[in-house]
Amino acid sequence: MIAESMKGERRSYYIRISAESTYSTIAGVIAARKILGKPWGVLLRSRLGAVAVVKPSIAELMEGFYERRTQVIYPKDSGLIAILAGARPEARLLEAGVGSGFLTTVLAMGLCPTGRLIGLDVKRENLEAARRNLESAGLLDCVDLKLGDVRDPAAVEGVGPLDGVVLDMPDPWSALESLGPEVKPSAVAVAFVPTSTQLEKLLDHLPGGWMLQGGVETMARTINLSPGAVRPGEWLASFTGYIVVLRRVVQG
Ligand SMILES: C[S@@+](CC[C@H](N)C(=O)[O-])C[C@H]1O[C@@H](n2cnc3c(N)ncnc32)[C@H](O)[C@@H]1O
Repeated sequence: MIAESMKGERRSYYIRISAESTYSTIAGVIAARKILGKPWGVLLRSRLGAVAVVKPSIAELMEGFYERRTQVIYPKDSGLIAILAGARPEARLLEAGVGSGFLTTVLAMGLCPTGRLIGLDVKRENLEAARRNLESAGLLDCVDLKLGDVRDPAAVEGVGPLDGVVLDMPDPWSALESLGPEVKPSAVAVAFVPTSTQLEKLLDHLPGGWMLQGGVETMARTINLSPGAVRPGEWLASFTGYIVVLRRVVQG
């Protein structure tokens, strides 16, 4: 629900509706019985403003309803990673580790229905949570979730030829050697690392057949949209991690 108070303040609420409940919002209290049976998008007047009942977007599903078993990648980073990795309907990508499936979701949005994502993780329980999350978003069909260590050549043998790889794991440099033969020349590897120590290790341990292309970090800030007082908002997501782009290269 999106509530708007008479003062023009807005806030989103993520709710699973149950028949007898009431929900407190900045626009007053809304009873479930006023919502049930109404179509998505209905705007309801309340005592202190109005409430719109909207279907959650994929970003809102992740924010409000996904299970979190691990640190996750947020839309400010995952959207960019998906573009950099080339997540489009004709691509075949590999992702390690899948974790809670937040980044997997955004990659699948670009790949489905005709592309393919092979998602690897060493922890079965993380893969299971990711599977439930992807299923709730309707994005499981183009994703193969596999238990395995991406550093083990036997675990990745035959997954290629890959158009790109995405690495969100503690030691991405260790995955590049085993993945090399499965990745098409010129294809991209995108690594996300939250610390400078990991970034330096990635630079120091780059195996042959890979070339560093560049790195970027992202920041996102809300905008205060109050009438007469439009200005930068108080909420700022500053540093979350470094995004590093590498290319698969072959000797000429
Ligand atoms: C930070 S979490 C990934 C979060 C995920 N990107 C998301 O947005 O939900 C890191 C994951 O990497 C997995 N992992 C660690 N080492 C791995 C390896 N060698 N091969 C595959 N997965 C690995 C961990 O089990 C963990 O689930």
